[in-house]
Amino acid sequence: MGCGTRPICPLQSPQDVNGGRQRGLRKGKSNRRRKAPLFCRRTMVSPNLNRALTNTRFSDLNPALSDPVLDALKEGGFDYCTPVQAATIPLLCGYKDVAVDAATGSGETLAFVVPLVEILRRVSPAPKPQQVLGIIISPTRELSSQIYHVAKLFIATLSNLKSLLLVGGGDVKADVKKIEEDGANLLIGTPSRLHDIMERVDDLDFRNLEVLILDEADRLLDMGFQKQLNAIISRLPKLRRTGLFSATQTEAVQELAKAGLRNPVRAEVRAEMKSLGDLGSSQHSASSKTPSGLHLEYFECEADKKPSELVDLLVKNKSRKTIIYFMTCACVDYWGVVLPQLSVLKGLSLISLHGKMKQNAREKALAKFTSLTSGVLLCTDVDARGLDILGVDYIVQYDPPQDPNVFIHRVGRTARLGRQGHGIVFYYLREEAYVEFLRIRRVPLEERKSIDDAPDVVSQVFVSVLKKLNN
Ligand SMILES: Nc1ncnc2c1ncn2[C@@H]1O[C@H](COP(=O)(O)OP(=O)(O)OP(=O)(O)O)[C@@H](O)[C@H]1O
Repeated sequence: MGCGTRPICPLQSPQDVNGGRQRGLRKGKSNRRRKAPLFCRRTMVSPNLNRALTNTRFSDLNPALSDPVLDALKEGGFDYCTPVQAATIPLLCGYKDVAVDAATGSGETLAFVVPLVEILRRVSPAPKPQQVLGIIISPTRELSSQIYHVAKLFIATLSNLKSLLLVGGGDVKADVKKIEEDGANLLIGTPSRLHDIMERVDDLDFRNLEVLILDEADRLLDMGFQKQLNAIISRLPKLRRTGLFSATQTEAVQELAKAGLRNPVRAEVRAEMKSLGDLGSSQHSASSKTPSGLHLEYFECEADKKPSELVDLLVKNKSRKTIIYFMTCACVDYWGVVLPQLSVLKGLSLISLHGKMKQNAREKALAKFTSLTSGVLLCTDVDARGLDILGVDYIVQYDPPQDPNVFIHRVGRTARLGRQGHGIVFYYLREEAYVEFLRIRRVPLEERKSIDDAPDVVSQVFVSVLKKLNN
């Protein structure tokens, strides 16, 4: 990528966590119980969580953050920076482009929202309604919406600045009308809708754009948005700051960094890897692609036993908040019909989510799952990346993904920011190479020895499918 790598600040030690002051607790008005936004969880800081934080307070950063941004951080319950925040915020605020490679759940959203807002605070005079000063691009509607909700707290510190969420699923003409009537200075959205809007609204003026953020850059490229990204970037001034965030580095991401960033500083943040006895020494690496609080297992299973093993797993983990990943939307629909009919799963909340559902059904499903303390989300990779869902503690990959990067993003929905979490991937006999492949990619897995004899539910599954077909 042709850029220097920035050393990342040391993590806060457990002594710091438990000693004297209890760090990170909200004081004064920020102790008020706030209505939790859809995707964002605010909790008291636990020692576990604290291990994911550095000793650097937001108020210690150099260049210094403005008082309103510091107040907003306090209000949100954020006192100490995560490593990626401590590394990235000063760089962006100090007029550097950054290419960030960080483990999932490490706090990347604030790592770009805070400097972006800080930079926009410095803009004077106030922008005209159609002058776009900042753009945040992310691959999915859900992720853009989540970023928009997180950013709101900070955008509120900017008077006279309009922000707009631009994602598919709604009427594009309504977005156009909104821009024409109210203006839009900060755009947060998916590449297709952003590009569409840029084509439709001639009056939007990008000449003074200050910051471009590309979040989940690898996913943006995997999903085939290269063309839209190129078209968007070609409309933007070269003298801007760009932040590129990606939990996995691919050649395509590096190409994008070359094309879109100017002399970027590269910030890499990795979790320390747990030592696993059975890891071959050649694969043993000092850092892992996955969070350190994540316990990952693989489970070798014959094809005809897989449904029974899945049901058994769900029965045994009824009190957990679980996400199950399937290969296709049709698989989600199938299991979304079958599982609720099994008597052993009675009382368990089972929610389906995939990309072929209507937008409002997607939003409802996600909001419902977010609000639960235990339950199961059946989904495809529409939810593999970026989403910060309240309290997920178990990730089941019923269908393993081909791409190890997808694996990393899926399991990243749990064990976020120093918390604990579990993941299991099912695979068929003679697929051991898959596990080896993941280990080489710095994903540590342990074998789960055959769970006792799972009761056979296959016949019940057939009955429930037939029942459904006959209705
Ligand atoms: N400095 C902080 N102090 C306390 N909590 C934080 C801090 N920064 C982020 N968090 C919380 O950590 C969680 C993960 O943050 P975020 O969603 O930004 O991670 P991410 O790196 O973008 O993850 P992914 O790679 O999966 O997209 C969120 O619930 C967020 O509110």
